Amino acid sequence: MTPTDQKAFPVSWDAFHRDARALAWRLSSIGGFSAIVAVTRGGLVPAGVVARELGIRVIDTICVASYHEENQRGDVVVLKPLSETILARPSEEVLVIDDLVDTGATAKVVRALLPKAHFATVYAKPQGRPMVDTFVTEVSQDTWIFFPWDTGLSFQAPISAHGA
Ligand SMILES: O=P(O)(O)OC[C@H]1O[C@H](OP(=O)(O)OP(=O)(O)O)[C@H](O)[C@@H]1O
Ligand SMILES: Nc1nc2[nH]cnc2c(=O)[nH]1
Ligand SMILES: [Mg+2]
Repeated sequence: MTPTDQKAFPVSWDAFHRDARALAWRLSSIGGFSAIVAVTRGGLVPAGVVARELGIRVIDTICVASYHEENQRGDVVVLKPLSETILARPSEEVLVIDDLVDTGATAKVVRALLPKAHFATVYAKPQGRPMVDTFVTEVSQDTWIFFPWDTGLSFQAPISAHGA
């Protein structure tokens, strides 16, 4: 699905920071993490918040891009692999962070590279939820989450103008 044919779930910077902190609280009760992998690009911001809260200073990226065909999620391609620093440590100690899981396609690719790592997202949709170990808020599959880094203030038509 694309942003335009779904329910909108806009997230402000404040709300995102609060939800990312809530994720950090949940992860802190699990513990045992010594490194974070941020799934770019959406995972970069929550990874920074979680790293600060948990006192983790070893942070790597896995850089992925996904290609869409006719509203379907296509192949997920790894543009930059994990670093040796991450691969050399016990993967149970690695915390993988992304902003959300939708179909689970991105999580599936990353999990295949780090099967024992803990995969955490701020938001989850039902289809991708089984791929995530810890998340904060679930939204319906037909909802599009609008992140603060993708949006700005603009006029909103009243609900009554949308038609029945
Ligand atoms: O569960 P999935 O269906 O794979 O969708 C979730 C992924 O989609 C978004 O990333 P996107 O590929 O749009 O790129 P970005 O992180 O660079 O914005 C989001 O940040 C997740 O990584
Ligand atoms: N911003 C954003 N990116 C996505 N990628 C897959 N699903 C979503 C979503 O709901 N919002
Ligand atoms: Mg992403």
